[in-house]
Amino acid sequence: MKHGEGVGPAGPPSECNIPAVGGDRCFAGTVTGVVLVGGGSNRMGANKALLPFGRERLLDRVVARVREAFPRVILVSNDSASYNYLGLPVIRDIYPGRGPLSGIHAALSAVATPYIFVVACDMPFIDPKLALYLARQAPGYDVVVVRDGPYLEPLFAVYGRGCLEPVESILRRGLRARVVDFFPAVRVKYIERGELSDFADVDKVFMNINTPRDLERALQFLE
Ligand SMILES: Nc1nc2c(ncn2[C@@H]2O[C@H](COP(=O)(O)OP(=O)(O)OP(=O)(O)O)[C@@H](O)[C@H]2O)c(=O)[nH]1
Repeated sequence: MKHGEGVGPAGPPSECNIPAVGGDRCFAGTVTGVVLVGGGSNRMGANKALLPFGRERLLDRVVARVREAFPRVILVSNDSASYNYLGLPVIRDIYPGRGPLSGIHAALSAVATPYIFVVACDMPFIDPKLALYLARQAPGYDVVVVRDGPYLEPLFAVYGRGCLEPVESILRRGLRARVVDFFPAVRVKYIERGELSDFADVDKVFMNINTPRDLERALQFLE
């Protein structure tokens, strides 16, 4: 798929006959689920997306959960051949080698929906209901992100089209930037982590896997 070509129609699907998650599948049609798979997995020493996690691969598990929330899902990676087996659109970074912000930029450039829900491929316990909950807060904001004191969860967050220009302006400057670096330039809705206790175990939900030790620990939480 070429960049800027669009992924799916711009608005909600005209017929909402897809089984509901939390009763708002039509709303979910305004959001494209985006799984970032463009990292180097250097700390893991092997492509972490394709590592076995229980009975499935880590990536397959994350994709299945994002699909429960949003009807359209894409991957962002510079190695489409490794992920074609999923049958999902795989788009490439426009600014390769710049980290997750580059993946967010590529996704915002490619989709036609007003919002994207972005998740890292290394978060095996994400909760589709929580993803939808964040997405529902998006109207009127450019970013919806969970905050825990000074810590943010930018790789389980919602981004609107208004992010594209500020993100692009950072990437054009040529440095590898943190995802949160453009937040001062946009309207950010912070969701306090403490308010999420209605959802599954929040400690588990945001767990991510970087090293073989992280993998070992996460597998202990697998039910
Ligand atoms: N599209 C895209 N995704 C990226 C890029 N860098 C990291 N990611 C993704 O962002 C998420 C978090 O990545 P990290 O764990 O910080 O980085 P990583 O490169 O995968 O791992 P390390 O090499 O160990 O730092 C993962 O889903 C990565 O696949 C990138 O340059 N482009």
